[in-house]
Amino acid sequence: QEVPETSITRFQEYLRINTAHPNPDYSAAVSFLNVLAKSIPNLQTRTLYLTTPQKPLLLVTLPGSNPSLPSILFNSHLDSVPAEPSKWVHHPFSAVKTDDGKIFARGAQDDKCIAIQYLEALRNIILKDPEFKPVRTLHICYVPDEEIGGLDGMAKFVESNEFKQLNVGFFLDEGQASTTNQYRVFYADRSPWNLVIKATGMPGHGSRMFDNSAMENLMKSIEVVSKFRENQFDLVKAGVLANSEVISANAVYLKAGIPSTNGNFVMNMQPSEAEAGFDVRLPPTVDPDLLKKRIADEWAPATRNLSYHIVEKGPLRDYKGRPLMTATNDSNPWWIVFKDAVEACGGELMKPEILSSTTDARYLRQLGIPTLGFSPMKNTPILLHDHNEYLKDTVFLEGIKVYESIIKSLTSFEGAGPL
Ligand SMILES: CSCC[C@H](NC=O)C(=O)O
Ligand SMILES: [Zn+2]
Ligand SMILES: [Zn+2]
Repeated sequence: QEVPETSITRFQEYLRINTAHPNPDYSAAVSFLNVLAKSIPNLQTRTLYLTTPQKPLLLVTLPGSNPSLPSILFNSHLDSVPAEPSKWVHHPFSAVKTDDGKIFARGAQDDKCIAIQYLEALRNIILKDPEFKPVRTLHICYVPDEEIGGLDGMAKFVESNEFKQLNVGFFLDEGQASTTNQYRVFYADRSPWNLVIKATGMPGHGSRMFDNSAMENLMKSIEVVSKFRENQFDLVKAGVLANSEVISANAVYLKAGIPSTNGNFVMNMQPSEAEAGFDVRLPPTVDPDLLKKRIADEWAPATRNLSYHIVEKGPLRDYKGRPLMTATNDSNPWWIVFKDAVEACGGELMKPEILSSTTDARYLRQLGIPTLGFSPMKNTPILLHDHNEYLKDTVFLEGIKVYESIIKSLTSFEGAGPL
């Protein structure tokens, strides 16, 4: 395989590999990244298969001169969310670059930009100084399945012997675009719960009025959840808390009714069962037991013939029982090194935030490893998971410079991490 000519064409080429769910072409992505990494002197690569042959994980390594020091690990997930081509102005896997420099593709922001930027930064550093040898070892992992929860990806990887041997001291994962001139940085994610509330009740003729139908019970439950949601959202609207600092509870499906032909429903029967699904997100600062109690007592009380089921999608606390948050103050020397490195190349950082959604970072924070979420995109609309996702060439190129600075600083830092 030939390596395309410029950073931009390499980015476009990677974007053209369709790694969108439900059928991500992971092997094409890994083979492309492998060739790219191998085209840079001194980089070593390994492909791991932690589950099936369809779900490879690529590990790229630049060995440091002091292998006894904990290493640095950068992450980029290989997969993307689906895209509906008919809703896009340019095909989502064409990676078209328009005259004003916008590169359109699913994954342009989330998170194929960082996948290439890591390697381009290393290419620039090593080509400028062929003798460049970091003190600490730097690894990059390219993992499958982040968008669907990471169970066959990062969750498996952190459990593996290969991971333990890396002795990771600091982890850098994806962040989100910033609409201002300052980059955003994230010290925590919200944790997702899938909540299913089921109602049972009295069946009967569609014409009858009676108490305690399944539909009535479910709708009362939805009213209570909606009220809670409104109160949380009011805090956001009033500017008291950020979106990512409140508990969100959004209804994502409703399932009820007695099926008839052609996807229609029987109209003159009140069903005896009804169900609703909610995407719930918890900031690390909230007590999950309090929310569980609220769900049991108020959202789905058994006295109203309601039952519920919570699936916790990942950990809420680290191995010591602490909330999954990385310190962004003097107690965490990695934070200082990171921040200084961004500022040294002229970048500015916003106040560190909690991420509204959820990334693979939670699996590293669970192990107590200092972890930041960062994607160097500024003056850029937030288009992850949206139609017409794009990134400007100039923003992409500036991000490479930022990583050059970060890589040099992190890999030459010889101090100890937080205890
Ligand atoms: C249930 S874990 C899913 C992770 C996913 N990540 C990106 O969007 C998210 O929904 O936030
Ligand atoms: Zn992502
Ligand atoms: Zn995503």
